Amino acid sequence: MARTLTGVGVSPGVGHGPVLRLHRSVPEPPEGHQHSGDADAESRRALRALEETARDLDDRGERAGGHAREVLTAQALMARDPTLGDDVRRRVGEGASAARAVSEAMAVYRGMLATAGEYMAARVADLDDVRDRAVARLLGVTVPGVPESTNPFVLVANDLAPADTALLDPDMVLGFVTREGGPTSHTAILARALGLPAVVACPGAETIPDGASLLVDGATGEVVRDPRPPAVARVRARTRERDSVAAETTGPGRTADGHPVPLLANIGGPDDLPSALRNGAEGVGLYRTELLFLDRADSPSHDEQVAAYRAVLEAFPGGTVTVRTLDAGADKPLEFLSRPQGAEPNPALGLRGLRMLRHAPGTLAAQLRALAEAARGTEAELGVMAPMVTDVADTEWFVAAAAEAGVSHAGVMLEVPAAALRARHLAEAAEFFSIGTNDLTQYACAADREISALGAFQDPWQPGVLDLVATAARAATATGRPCGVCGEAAGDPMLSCVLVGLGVTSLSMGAFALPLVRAALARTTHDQCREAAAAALDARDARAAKHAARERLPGIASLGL
Ligand SMILES: C=C(OP(=O)(O)O)C(=O)O
Ligand SMILES: [Mg+2]
Repeated sequence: MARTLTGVGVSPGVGHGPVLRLHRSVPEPPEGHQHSGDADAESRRALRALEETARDLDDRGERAGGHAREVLTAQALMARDPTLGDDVRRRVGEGASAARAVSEAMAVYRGMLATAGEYMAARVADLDDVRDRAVARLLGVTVPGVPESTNPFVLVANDLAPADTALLDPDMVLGFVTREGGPTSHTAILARALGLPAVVACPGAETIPDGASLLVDGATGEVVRDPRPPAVARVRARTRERDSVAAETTGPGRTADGHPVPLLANIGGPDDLPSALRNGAEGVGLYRTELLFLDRADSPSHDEQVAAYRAVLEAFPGGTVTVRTLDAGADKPLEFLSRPQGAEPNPALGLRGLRMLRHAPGTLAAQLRALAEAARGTEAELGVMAPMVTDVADTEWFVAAAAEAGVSHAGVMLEVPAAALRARHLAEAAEFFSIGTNDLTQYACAADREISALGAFQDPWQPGVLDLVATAARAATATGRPCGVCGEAAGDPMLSCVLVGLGVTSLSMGAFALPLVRAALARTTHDQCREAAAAALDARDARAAKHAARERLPGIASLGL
């Protein structure tokens, strides 16, 4: 009998076929596993396995290219980390076998990552994969990976490492489902890049056996086990219809009655431009610049920064490009930013975003100067915005720093509830706002973005979050400031209509989400958006808010959503 599981759809499209599970069957070397006596030889063996693992990851990166190469190179760096190497040597010196030493040293590293905030915690799967690959080499068992098959299949896994995702053959893999993972994990990002239907954070995925027939809808997050043929046909028809309707809607974002809503792309660097342009982005609403700074010992040079920013500005002549200054912190640590001593027990509430930059004003000034130079001579309008702004003092400080560096168009992200509530005062200094619904939801509901057990609270449909968006948008309207949304909420077609109804003036999202949002707006009048927004605000919980909005957005139904 058909059974439906629900996860988070992170890459749209439908896949249907037999399941092949990814088995990570590398045995853990038992506690107390000792080597036979030659510690030097055993250390060399351990370090050789780590180096071979790193080389294999480098090779995979070369073959996969693009963003996958960056991810796999970062994994190779983990395997080559000198601190890890020293720890392994020490453990072997105390008698542990090479396999046991690697496993134990990785466990220490893992513990540090898991508690070091959202960005680093999301790298735990990457690290586990490095450990399994190295330990498998040392034990002489098969290195884990995607199973070989001559027939197309739906891949089901607890979690997928980037090394696996990067090399998935889109002709063989019909889609994938994972028990763990989130929309911001590398795996989700790579799935979108490969165009594979994908659902992550799907409780129950661990119960799906090899060989089961599975239907995966990467847009709705629905996973149906043993679906009957009419159900498969229905979902396929719905997807075809949705894709063709979305493809028919082109041009700048606007509601059915012509109210303009610029549709912008969220990017991490110039590599994301082809997809943004292909999907009709009118500009960039969020350029996450920290990707340029991650995994390196020094800040990128002035020239390197100018080149990365200019490439993006030149892609949008006449459009706007909003660049977020470095969003670093304990969750995304940068080696060259000095940090006060002592770990932060709650990094999401710590020294991150603008707070970190206020401790490193030179880094911010250098970035702003590079941005000012990058914009010179291009036809795009550059805007800069600061992450994690809390109050008027933060806002004034940032806007002054931007002006000093020669950037006149400066705004702030609204992702701290206090800032959203006081937007009318922040508007005295900020020229524009961009609501980061990912963090705003995390902080409004006091629910860490990375803890999947808190999923129900991490929902931007929570009326408490919608209240904050409404307050901020009202303040922006009253003070004549544009107010966009650049969190994941902007890419949800139904919620995008609600956001417009709340007074949001532009929407910025992962490029893959642009066609459906464009189509949803084009089928909805501005009044319907307002009615849906009012109904959602009136609802008592997230589920009711969604239901109430859907009832007032008939155009969405024609998209099969
Ligand atoms: C867009 C946002 O920023 P990030 O996801 O990079 O924290 C947000 O918080 O909504
Ligand atoms: Mg944020």
